[in-house]
Amino acid sequence: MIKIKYCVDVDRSVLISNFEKREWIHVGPEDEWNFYWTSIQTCRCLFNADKNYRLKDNQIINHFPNHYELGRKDLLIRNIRRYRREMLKSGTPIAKCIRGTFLYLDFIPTTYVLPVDYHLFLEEYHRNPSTWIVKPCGKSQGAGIFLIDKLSQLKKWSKKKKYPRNSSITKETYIISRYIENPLLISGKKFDLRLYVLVTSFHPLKAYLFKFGFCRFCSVKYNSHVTDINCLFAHLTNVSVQKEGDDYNSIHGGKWPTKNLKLYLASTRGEERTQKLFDDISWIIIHSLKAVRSVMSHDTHCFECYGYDIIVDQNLKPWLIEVNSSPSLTCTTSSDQLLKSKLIDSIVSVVLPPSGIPNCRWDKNPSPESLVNFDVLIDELQ
Ligand SMILES: Nc1ncnc2c1ncn2[C@@H]1O[C@H](COP(=O)(O)OP(=O)(O)OP(=O)(O)O)[C@@H](O)[C@H]1O
Repeated sequence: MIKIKYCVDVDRSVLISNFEKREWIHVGPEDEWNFYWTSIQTCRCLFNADKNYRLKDNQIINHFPNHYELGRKDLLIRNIRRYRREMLKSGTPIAKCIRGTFLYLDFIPTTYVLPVDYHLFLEEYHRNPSTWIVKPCGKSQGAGIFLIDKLSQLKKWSKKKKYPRNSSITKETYIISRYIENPLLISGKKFDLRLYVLVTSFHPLKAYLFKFGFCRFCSVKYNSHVTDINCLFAHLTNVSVQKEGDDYNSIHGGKWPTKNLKLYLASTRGEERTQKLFDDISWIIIHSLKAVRSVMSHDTHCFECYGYDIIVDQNLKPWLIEVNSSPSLTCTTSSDQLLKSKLIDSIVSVVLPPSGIPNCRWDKNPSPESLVNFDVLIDELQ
């Protein structure tokens, strides 16, 4: 039996224990690997045009070369804006738009890229001030994020400079999004949903939703802090932020499986509304993927597991907050360990052909058994 040679350079434990269980052989990046689970930085180097590196048929890798079209905050916004324009032009009913608001494609909070869109943001701010959240595009885990409710807090960008629209990402590139002020609260606390989506191909689009996501709760009640925009423990659900707070619970890590959320919602809002919420979430994910499809690589060596962050508001409307191309595989609790181990195992089962050996020429039609932990979001060939 041929043994798969794997290479890995991120969050190792949950990955390595899975690969070892499969009796795969660990090799270095310079060796003849079949399966590479890499960081986005290494992936960027590997697919760098100057390197002229060609993958063989029996090599597969866990990122698409231009994963950032979905995973970078400013590009996600630009791709969704372009997708809406294209849909509107094509006259499809899902692009229905009334007084500038899309009825069905309004799933991302109004967002501008700073500094280039500063003046567009100003116009919107004067129409409807409210609270906004500012996030650096080049950082993650809540780093550098702050909330504003006055223009004076944005002094840095107010100088009348001209910025080229196509300037690339710098340390100074931010996005500013309308803050969702009415999140659904459970026991008075804000939470968001972390869901995992496996994409095995963008052409045709094949995407699967992992059945076991979770909610990440703030440790401080939202109600009393809603006016205190500086209390990040009430506003940002990132575990990396919450961990620093006095009220963080390291046993459950402020996490709840989505199964608990479904049960809670079914008992408080009814089965039908709960089902609609989860259908709407699937719909958002499918359209976010369709929004980037035209710019995504056709490379059949690639698959990708995206971490979707969704906030649900009090009307049970889901909002897409962010898509992570490299969702954390670090385990903060024992249930985390179980969930992430199951995630990796399920992904590997789907991306390997029945022969068990990576093959980029395989038609990527996984068996029903290998899809047991996923819901099919879209498979354009089926
Ligand atoms: N528009 C919004 N309205 C309300 N809350 C928001 C909004 N955008 C972000 N948040 C909160 O801020 C948190 C951090 O935002 P986001 O996930 O975009 O940043 P990040 O630093 O890139 O995090 P990650 O580590 O997940 O990549 C979210 O988990 C959410 O709780």
